[in-house]
Amino acid sequence: MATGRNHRPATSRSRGIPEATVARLPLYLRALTALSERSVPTVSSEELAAAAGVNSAKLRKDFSYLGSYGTRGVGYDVEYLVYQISRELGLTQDWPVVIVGIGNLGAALANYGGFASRGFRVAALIDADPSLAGKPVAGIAVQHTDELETIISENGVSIGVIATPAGAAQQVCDRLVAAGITSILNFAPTVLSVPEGVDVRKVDLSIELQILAFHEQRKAGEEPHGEDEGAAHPVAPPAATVTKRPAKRPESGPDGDVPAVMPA
Ligand SMILES: NC(=O)c1ccc[n+]([C@@H]2O[C@H](COP(=O)([O-])OP(=O)(O)OC[C@H]3O[C@@H](n4cnc5c(N)ncnc54)[C@H](O)[C@@H]3O)[C@@H](O)[C@H]2O)c1
Repeated sequence: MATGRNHRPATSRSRGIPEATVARLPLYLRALTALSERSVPTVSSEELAAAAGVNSAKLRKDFSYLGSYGTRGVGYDVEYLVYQISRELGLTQDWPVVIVGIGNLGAALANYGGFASRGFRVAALIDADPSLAGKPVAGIAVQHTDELETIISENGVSIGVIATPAGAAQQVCDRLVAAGITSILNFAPTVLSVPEGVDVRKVDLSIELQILAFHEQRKAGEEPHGEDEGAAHPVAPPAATVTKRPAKRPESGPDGDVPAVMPA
């Protein structure tokens, strides 16, 4: 991760919040939302840290970037923290999203209710297969790729999801970017090149499985290891990877200490 290379934390563009903190905010939000649904009014940093799978000192440090310090003996106000984190993540506004490639994965994503409940409205579904055009998926008619640019400008879309085969992904990415998309969630198993100012996050479940396979192999084959080694992997490995921003940049590989970004 950039932290190692620069010897200072990579920070998000707004208000200097470290990227690693930004990547943990969705974990806190998921835990807080569950508390809110149970009408729990306050939560201690220890309880919330345990629910989010994060170290409590790290949580307190993360919340200090939001200007949230909690009340001694009482803890954090759940509803207010939900609001603060949602606002910080930009979830208090509507984000129209397009999904390109409506096959098995694209259709499953379109049907995923968790997007809408978090402020991500699926504005359009796009596919190159003419036989899919007009067919409803999750109640939305699939549109042909010929209309991609028009769809994006008419819906004010800034986030594109790529669920095409790997071979088509770069070309789809280039069209999305040319049409004004500045954030891409890429599910295709390929490295995308994007210009400066465009953020790409990559989700690859097979990489997660390979990491689990590595740990399974270690657990099965090795002698018991000491505390240091055990502590080297205290948190689940990343489900998504972050892209840094060189001038014309390829995607980065898995980013060691960035946790999952898409709460399930
Ligand atoms: N990241 C993950 O964890 C993960 C998991 C499953 C699948 N995948 C990847 O997701 C992608 C989709 O998988 P799938 O099983 O849904 O495949 P699929 O073959 O069922 O669907 C792909 C769809 O993309 C469309 N398509 C092809 N070229 C296109 C283009 N240029 N523009 C727009 N649409 C185009 C096809 O018509 C098809 O409908 C693959 O790259 C696959 O490897 C990733």
